[in-house]
Amino acid sequence: MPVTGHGPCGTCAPAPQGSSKDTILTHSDQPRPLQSRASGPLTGKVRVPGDKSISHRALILGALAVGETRISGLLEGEDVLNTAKSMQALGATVERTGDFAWKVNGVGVGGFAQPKAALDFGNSGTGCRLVMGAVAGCPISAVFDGDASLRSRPMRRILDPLEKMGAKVVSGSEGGRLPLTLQGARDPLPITYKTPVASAQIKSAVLLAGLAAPGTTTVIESEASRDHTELMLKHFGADITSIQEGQHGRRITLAGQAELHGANVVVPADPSSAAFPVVAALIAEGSDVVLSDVMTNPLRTGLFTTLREMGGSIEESEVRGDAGEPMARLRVRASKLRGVEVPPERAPSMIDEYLVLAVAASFAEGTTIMRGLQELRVKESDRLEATAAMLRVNGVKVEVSGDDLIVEGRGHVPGGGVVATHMDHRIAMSALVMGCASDQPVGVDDTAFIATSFPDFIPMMRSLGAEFS
Ligand SMILES: O=C(O)C1=C[C@@H](OP(=O)(O)O)[C@@H](O)[C@H](O)C1
Ligand SMILES: C=C(OP(=O)(O)O)C(=O)O
Repeated sequence: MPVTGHGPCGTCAPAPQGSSKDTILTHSDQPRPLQSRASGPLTGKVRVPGDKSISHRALILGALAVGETRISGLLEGEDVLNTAKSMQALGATVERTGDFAWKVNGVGVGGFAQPKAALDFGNSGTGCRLVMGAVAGCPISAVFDGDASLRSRPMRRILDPLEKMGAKVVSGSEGGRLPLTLQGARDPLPITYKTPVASAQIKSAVLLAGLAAPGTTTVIESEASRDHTELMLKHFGADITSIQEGQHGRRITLAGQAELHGANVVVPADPSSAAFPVVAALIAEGSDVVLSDVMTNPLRTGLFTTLREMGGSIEESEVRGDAGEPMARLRVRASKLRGVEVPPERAPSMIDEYLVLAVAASFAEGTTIMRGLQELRVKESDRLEATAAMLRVNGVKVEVSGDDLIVEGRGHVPGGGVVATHMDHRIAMSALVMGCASDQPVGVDDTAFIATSFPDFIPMMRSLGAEFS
């Protein structure tokens, strides 16, 4: 079976430019609103879908490898399906062989073919930016595009290092925004690049371009970001090392003109998706929920560390690992939470989890201060403002101070608001989690974007006892 699946490519409403704040941006014909109300305890055992970061990388490295890659547990969400389609458009053979089981036959490093049509990454920053890196090392040009949310996100941070490596932006919108045409380098140059912000997407784009360059490509980060690309490159046979740099940073060195060999990848459950049932279980009195195979890579578990500091009961067992990625079973029990201060250096390890942490903080007693959140402003939406708005409309006292988010927890949340999701899956899921324990129901204006990262979120939460209607 070739790459199939619903996906934003064909189903997106035309991307509105400069959309008004009052317009609901959705990729379905009609927005799909939903309401969440307190249901009593959540109980049961679930496995959330495969990790999104690892799923993208498995498809991309599979496409750049020689031979066959078998992936099990792939996240079949729209973001990842768009990456699968782009790998196929670039010449790899990508097939779904069963539930969450995929097979990729790659073209080899530097071997991508000129795609016949624009590559549409829908809502996905990761897919778009990593594939830009992979294309930059090939002598082809490709048009990169996405939905209104992705079109508003900064791409200069990726294009700057790729241009230093010899790639060129042939045509594009102002400020390096999508849509743009990237011409890859015939003879890519290895570089040493210090990332301006802690971003695994920037780091990965440079490393993927560096695969095709002669000599050594080095990336220096002053704050370590998730290291899935490094771990998976090693698993596919690349010569790559990562050493500590300064107090929190890393220096990653990759030997270029690498030959990657197809490999088997088992995708663990996504901790960023697990975050939603975890927080729901902590705040809904009497809950007791078990999540299996959750990835526990320390560069992804800042949320669990923080929730434990707040008094959350999250027990880890059955710890094991695959291809360098550890995973564990988590048992989460409802807990009385207290406010804490989250240090800025923890941000890269929980960058996608602040929205749902803000929900937990709203149910805590006391103030939670989350510092250093500037990167939240350039995600699927401005998550700093959108998170504050989600809390405010539900009666929680919250302040955005510079790049910090300050939540005044009062042990309960009034609720009663309708949350604007701004084409952002994590806002929709966070708001629905809030409603699992708030005094009055919480509504969201559109749940369509949940399908980008967690297609079964609604039925899975219902299976635990959540009342969504
Ligand atoms: O590399 C990745 O898989 C990701 C990196 C992060 O983005 P940044 O690199 O912009 O921090 C994160 O927010 C995103 O959801 C996934
Ligand atoms: C930021 C996210 O993803 P991306 O950057 O891939 O759109 C996310 O999933 O929260």
